[in-house]
Amino acid sequence: MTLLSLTDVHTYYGESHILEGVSLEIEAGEVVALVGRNGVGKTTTIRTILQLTPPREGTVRFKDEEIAGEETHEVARRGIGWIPEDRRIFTQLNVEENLRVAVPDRDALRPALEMAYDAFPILEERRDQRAGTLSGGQQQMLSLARGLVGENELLLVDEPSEGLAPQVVATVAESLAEAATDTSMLVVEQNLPLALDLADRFYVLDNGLIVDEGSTDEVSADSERLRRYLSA
Ligand SMILES: Nc1ncnc2c1ncn2[C@@H]1O[C@H](COP(=O)(O)OP(=O)(O)OP(=O)(O)O)[C@@H](O)[C@H]1O
Repeated sequence: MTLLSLTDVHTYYGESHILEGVSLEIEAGEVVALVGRNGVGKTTTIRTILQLTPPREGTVRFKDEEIAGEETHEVARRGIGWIPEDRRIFTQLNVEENLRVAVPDRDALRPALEMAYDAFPILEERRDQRAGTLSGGQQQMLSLARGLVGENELLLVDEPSEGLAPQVVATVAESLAEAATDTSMLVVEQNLPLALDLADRFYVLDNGLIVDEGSTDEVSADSERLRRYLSA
């Protein structure tokens, strides 16, 4: 079953034409990587799906229903979760309060917390600590944990490894791989080995257009096929 499909999507910021006819699909159960150099429109693609920046043309369908033009909270209620690049944790709340916000169903809270703390034991150690005082890596773990406990059918994950120490990147990659066993994902990621390892398929975005796509089995992280689109 096709979970998400974008067809000929055009998105603008004011007069700037950013997505110039993007089409892509995610099947249920799939992890799809969206790669491409800085500024080509990867985050804009995620914002377009969430209707934070609605497309001016084209269709965005989730489980065969048109969602273009919906309010973002309605899109979220359909089961589309977001792990944003800039983390957006509640800095004044403690770790556990941040997780609680993501799980409105009280019966689901206990197992959700167990799952989050199992994936990231450091968060359990710091459950009462104000999130704004965590290290960058710990904040990213909290942001990921919050996305993962949200019981979404599709997770949009923006640059999960950005700015993290290699050791933290490994933990993050592991928890994403674990989550991928029961959640479909669209992952924007500059770290090509991580992206290819995690994903079943990839799309390459360049200047607002999909210029290549395929199975991740077909390419390696150092393949010329991908590198030429990624170097500046
Ligand atoms: N709110 C905005 N208003 C105007 N232009 C924007 C806005 N946000 C992004 N842009 C521009 O849109 C283009 C695409 O940005 P986008 O963030 O989608 O790229 P990206 O591929 O995710 O790159 P990066 O890896 O740098 O985040 C860039 O030229 C950027 O400067």
